[in-house]
Amino acid sequence: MKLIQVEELTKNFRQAVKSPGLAGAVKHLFTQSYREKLAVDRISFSIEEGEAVAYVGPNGAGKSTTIKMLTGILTPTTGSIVVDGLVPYQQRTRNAKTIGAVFGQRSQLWYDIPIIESFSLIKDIYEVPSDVYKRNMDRFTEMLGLAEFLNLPTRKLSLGQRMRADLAAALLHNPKIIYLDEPTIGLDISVKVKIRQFIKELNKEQGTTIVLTTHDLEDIEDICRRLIIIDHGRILYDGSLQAVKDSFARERTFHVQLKEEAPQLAHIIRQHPEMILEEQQGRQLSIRFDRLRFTAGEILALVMQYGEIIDFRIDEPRIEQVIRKLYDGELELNQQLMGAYNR
Ligand SMILES: Nc1ncnc2c1ncn2[C@@H]1O[C@H](COP(=O)(O)OP(=O)(O)OP(=O)(O)O)[C@@H](O)[C@H]1O
Repeated sequence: MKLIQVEELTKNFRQAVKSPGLAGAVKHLFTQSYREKLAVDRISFSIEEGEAVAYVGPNGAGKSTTIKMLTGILTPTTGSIVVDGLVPYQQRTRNAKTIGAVFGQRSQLWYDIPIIESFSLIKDIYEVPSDVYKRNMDRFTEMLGLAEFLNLPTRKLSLGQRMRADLAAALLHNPKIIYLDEPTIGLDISVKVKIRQFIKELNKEQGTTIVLTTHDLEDIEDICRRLIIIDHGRILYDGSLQAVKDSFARERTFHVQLKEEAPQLAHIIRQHPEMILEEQQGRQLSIRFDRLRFTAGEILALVMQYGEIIDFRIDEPRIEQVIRKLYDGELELNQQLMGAYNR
């Protein structure tokens, strides 16, 4: 079932233009001039119930503007949005019961009151039945390690604690969809891992639909199968993360540690037109190859001809490198790649 349906969605902002300096500010008071900024430009996509979708793009691409329209905070200039049968900006209150939202940069919790009391207020606002509230509180407390700070006010929490509390708060009413805008920004790696694990389980076990905006591409690899890339307000790519990896991340690096130095092996790889000896330090070698040209087994067999292997490892390129290239226009995406999700 399609839970989110977006068609030809556009948002045009009117931005005030000021000349620099005091004279410019005074002039602006009397003769204001504006320019149009097309933040989102005729985008269309749909999201099925239970999907986990990463919505990514460089700074200023139009991600937050899209999320704000999906959550009902902003009204589109043109186009349509339907979320679980509702038009978010027209039916904000009903839409709010279907969705949860976490904005990494700011908290929705009350600043001065203990977290547990914020939760209790949210329970009342969303009319969460007591048994559901208790079950969720028990689960979130355990999974997100909330117990140590439930009685502290938001202002006393570290960023990682605040983010965990915000996640729990956004989910107390069991929303069908959760929008996460930079949920791991500024967090140390152990908290990031905990939060990713939590989101993954939420998606898998509860079937909660996830729409994730992030600059941290490890979040994407961990949580999402589908990727929507937006730039200059237009969708560049909508399809599976794996398809992008398969097409653009073909290189593999075989790192091997030998029992003894093997100069002959190094020589053969250097001479080979389709392999690259990326590094050689004594008994350690790194060989780069195209996985469509060679299998890892073939590389292994070659190395074994010239030396005894103590240890080896094969690295894939990080999706981060691929996506940067997509942003920079160095990679071209074709329709075939996008096919799977665009029907
Ligand atoms: N309220 C607003 N008024 C005028 N222009 C805006 C407004 N909000 C966003 N914009 C402009 O719209 C464009 C898209 O902004 P948006 O915040 O959606 O980008 P983003 O992809 O979320 O970027 P980031 O990753 O930096 O958060 C930017 O050029 C931004 O300056």
